[in-house]
Amino acid sequence: MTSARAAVPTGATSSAARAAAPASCPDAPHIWARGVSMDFHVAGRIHRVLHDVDLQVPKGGFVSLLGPSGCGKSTLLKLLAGLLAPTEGEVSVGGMTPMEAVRQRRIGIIFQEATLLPWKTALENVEMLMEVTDKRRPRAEIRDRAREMLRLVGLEQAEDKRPAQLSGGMRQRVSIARALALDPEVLMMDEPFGALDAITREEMCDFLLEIWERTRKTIVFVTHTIDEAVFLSRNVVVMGTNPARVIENMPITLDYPRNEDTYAIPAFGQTTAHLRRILKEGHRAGRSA
Ligand SMILES: Nc1ncnc2c1ncn2[C@@H]1O[C@H](COP(=O)(O)OP(=O)(O)OP(=O)(O)O)[C@@H](O)[C@H]1O
Repeated sequence: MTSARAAVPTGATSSAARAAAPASCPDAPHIWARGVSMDFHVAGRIHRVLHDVDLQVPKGGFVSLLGPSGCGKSTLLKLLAGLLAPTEGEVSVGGMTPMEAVRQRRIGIIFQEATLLPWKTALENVEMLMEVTDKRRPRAEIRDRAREMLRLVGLEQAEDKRPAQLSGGMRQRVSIARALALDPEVLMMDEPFGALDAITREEMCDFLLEIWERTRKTIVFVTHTIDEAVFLSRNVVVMGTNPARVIENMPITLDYPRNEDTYAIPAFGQTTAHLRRILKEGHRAGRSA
């Protein structure tokens, strides 16, 4: 198994390649980060969390950021989603800054916890962002759109249920419906299935691939679970620690649609074994840095 750096248009690039301006090229990646570093100030000291990260995600791509706990995956996702500004480097989403992309509702963000309002029903939770972001939109249109999104995530029977009456997987489906209701171009997902049991997690992965195949959103997905990253993604970007950087970008060549048989394909096992090795090497290098 070889590194994807030379073979695919996503992932780490050399500093020479950085001279080209992706935004001006017709085949520009949908999302890119160039030379991104991030420092946090902790107790009067500078803590460098990300160092010189380059990343490219094509339109309609599914890229997972894979790395050990605490390596900086969420920080990178927050930079791509406009929730943080980098200390150094640049980020672009659809040819604009992430903050502008958020303002134009091009980015939907899904966190590990579904963050639903407990006193609202599933339907009202899905309506919520539409109501807040477009106050002039007719009420009936918002309701129709929310119902359509609940149908898309298979929860049309649960529209009157409150979050406490839903399982963890169902709550996450509601939060995905809420994000999709605004029809963003990009979904940024930060360990969205991390709090779920193993079987529900696999079901949610099947479900997410169905949604992706139907909607063709560009998805950036954070996980520290190798199987999950391989099962879902077109590309897995492996991050090393201390400070976090991209150590490999691997195209996953398994055919879509993927389903439970995918886990039994020899190439699936070979790919996960390769990624496990790289992660361990990156972890060892980070410890001795
Ligand atoms: N706002 C902040 N201020 C200071 N340090 C921070 C801040 N946010 C993150 N960090 C630090 O940055 C490092 C990376 O954190 P991050 O949450 O990005 O890692 P992660 O790979 O997503 O971890 P996990 O998989 O456990 O969620 C950690 O050491 C964390 O303590």
